[in-house]
Amino acid sequence: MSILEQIIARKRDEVAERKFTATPTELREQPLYEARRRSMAYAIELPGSTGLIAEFKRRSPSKGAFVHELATPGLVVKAYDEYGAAGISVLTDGPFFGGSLQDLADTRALVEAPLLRKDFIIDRYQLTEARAWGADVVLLIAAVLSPQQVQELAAEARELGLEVLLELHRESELGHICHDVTMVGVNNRNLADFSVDLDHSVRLAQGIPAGKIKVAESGIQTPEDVRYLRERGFEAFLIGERFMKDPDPAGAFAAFAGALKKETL
Ligand SMILES: O=P(O)(O)OC[C@@H](O)[C@@H](O)c1c[nH]c2ccccc12
Repeated sequence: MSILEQIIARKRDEVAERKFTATPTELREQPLYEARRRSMAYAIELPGSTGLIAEFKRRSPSKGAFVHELATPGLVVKAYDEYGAAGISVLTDGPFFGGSLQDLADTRALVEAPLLRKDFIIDRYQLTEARAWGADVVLLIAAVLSPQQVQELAAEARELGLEVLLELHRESELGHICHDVTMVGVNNRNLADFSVDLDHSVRLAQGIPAGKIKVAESGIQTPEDVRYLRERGFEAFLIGERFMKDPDPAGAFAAFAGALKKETL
């Protein structure tokens, strides 16, 4: 079984269990369910936006635990917000990434930026959950969903007031793009061997229809990488490891964003 298949198998069990712990009706009674939503698409397109979507993650299947495996969002996400992230991504998967929905809600309480719930969404229940725990955007991964599932989940997300970032890995997934998807991400990380290739984004981006915001995901290490991708049509850049592997993620983000702003002046 590939790592993605393992994650999804586990996720199915987890979702089935969660439905018993909190029914959709109970989720709708959580205070954050009615909170105001922010648009990440809008934040990305604001003139002068860094386009950076900075990620809080404790560990990953490819890299193991980061320095701050035990960190709380408080140590990291305020700097993401303060130094100009257009959005913040919070890993909420527990078994493989060490995250939780509590991390999402904690982040919501600390920052103004739009928040992405980064998880493996396979069921509409998880969309209700995303809203109840403070997300503005959800990730849908084409590799684990049929085009019809993407369409249904994206429509449901929109009805819940959530934006959708659709993640692609391969050209054959371009057909998953649909009306209710506002942002399309290309993952530079090959899921079979975890190798990273920025030009993978560049090649695939050519097939993304105009009108969708193009997001480059994974393996971005330097402000130069961002500039390279920006010149090739990307407006947003999802970056996690670069900051989370640093002993000082907040400082690393501040320096990165500062260097980027200087370049664009
Ligand atoms: O840490 P990186 O290489 O900067 O990558 C961030 C993000 O793209 C990566 O965490 C990611 C992209 N798609 C995902 C899907 C699920 C979990 C994680 C991810």
